Amino acid sequence: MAPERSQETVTLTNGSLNSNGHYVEPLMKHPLPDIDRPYTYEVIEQSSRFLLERTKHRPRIGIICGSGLGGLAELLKEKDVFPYEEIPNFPASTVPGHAGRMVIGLLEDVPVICMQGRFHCYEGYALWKCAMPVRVMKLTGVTHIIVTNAAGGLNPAYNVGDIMLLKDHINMQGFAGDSPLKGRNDERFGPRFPAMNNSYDQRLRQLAKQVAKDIGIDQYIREGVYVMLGGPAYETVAELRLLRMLGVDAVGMSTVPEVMVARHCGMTVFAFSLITNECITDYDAQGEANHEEVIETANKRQNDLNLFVTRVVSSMASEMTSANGKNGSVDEN
Ligand SMILES: O=P(O)(O)O[C@@H]1C[C@H](O)[C@@H](CO)O1
Ligand code: HPA
Repeated sequence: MAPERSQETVTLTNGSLNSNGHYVEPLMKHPLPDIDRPYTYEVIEQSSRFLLERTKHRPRIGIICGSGLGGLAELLKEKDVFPYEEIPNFPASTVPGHAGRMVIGLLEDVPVICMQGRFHCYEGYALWKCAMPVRVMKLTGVTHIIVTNAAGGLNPAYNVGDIMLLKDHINMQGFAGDSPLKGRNDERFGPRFPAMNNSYDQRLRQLAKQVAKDIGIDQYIREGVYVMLGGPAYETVAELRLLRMLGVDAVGMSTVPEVMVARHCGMTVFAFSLITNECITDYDAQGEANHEEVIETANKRQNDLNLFVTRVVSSMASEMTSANGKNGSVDEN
C-alpha cells in the first residue's frame, strides 16, 4: 500500500518515512538480527518454572539422548513427561529417532531430567536455540550433564558399535564465526569469554571407564575428539580426509553447542558418541552413510548403552553424595 504522505510520519513494516518523505531506519534496540539474539534469562526461567511446577523431582543430573538413544527415558520411574510443544518457548523436534519430549523421573533411584530428542541446526535452528534446553535444565537445578550422540567413526581403529568418550571437540562453526554464545551475554548464565579446555570432566571419564569394566563392555570404549558439522548432508571423502588430518576421531551434527552452553553456565559435562557407522574415506567404496543405519546401530546397542548410562548416573550420584551429602537431587539442599 502506498504510504500516506500528508501525515507527519508514516510507519512502514521496518521503518518510517519522515516529513520529507525520506525512509528512516527503525531504532534498533540491539545490533543483531533475531537469529543471533538468544532468549533472555527471563524467557528461559519461564520454561524451567513450567517444568518445576509440574514435577516433584528436583534432578541435578541432566541427560541429552542422541539419535536412536532415547530408549533410556523409557526406563525412568515415577516419570513426568512433557512434549516439547507443551513447554513454553521450546522449539519442535523434527528428526526421526528423536521423540521430542522432556522426561523427568528416577533412573534406578536417582532423579534425572532427560531430553528424549534434541534440536539440530540443520532443522533450521540457530545454534543458541539448539542449546537452549541446557539453560532450562540449569535453571531447574541441573549441575551435571550427560550428552550423547550418534556419530560416524573416522578413526580407522574404531568399529561400529564402539562408545567413544569425548575428551575434546572441534567447534567447526566457531571457525566461521558462529557460536551458541554469540549475541549479548547475560552474566547470570556465565562469563562473556568462557574457557573451553577441560570441557569434558576427567574424573567422570575415569568413572565411566570403570563402569564399562564392571559391566563387561570395556572392549568397546574409546576416547577421542568429536567434530560437529552442520549437516544434514553426510561428509564427502575429501572432507573426511581433511578432518582426520585435523585429529578428529568421530563426526556428528550436534553436541558441541550444548556442551559450550553447559560449560558457560558452569555445568560438569560427560559426553559420549555411539559409533553408528564407519566414515567412508575411500573413493572406491560402494557404501553410503545413511540415517537408517544410524538408527539401526543405535537400536542394536540400546541395551548396553542403557545399562552403561544407568550405572554412570548411579556412580555420579554416589560421588556427588560423598562430595557434598546430596544424592543427585536438589531436594536435598
Ligand atoms: O542427534 P545426534 O547427533 O545423535 O544425531 C546424529 C546426527 C544427525 O542428526 C543424525 C544423522 O544420522 O544422527
Ligand atoms: N557423519 C555425521 N553425522 C553422523 C554420522 C556421520 O557419519 N553418523 C551419525 N551422525
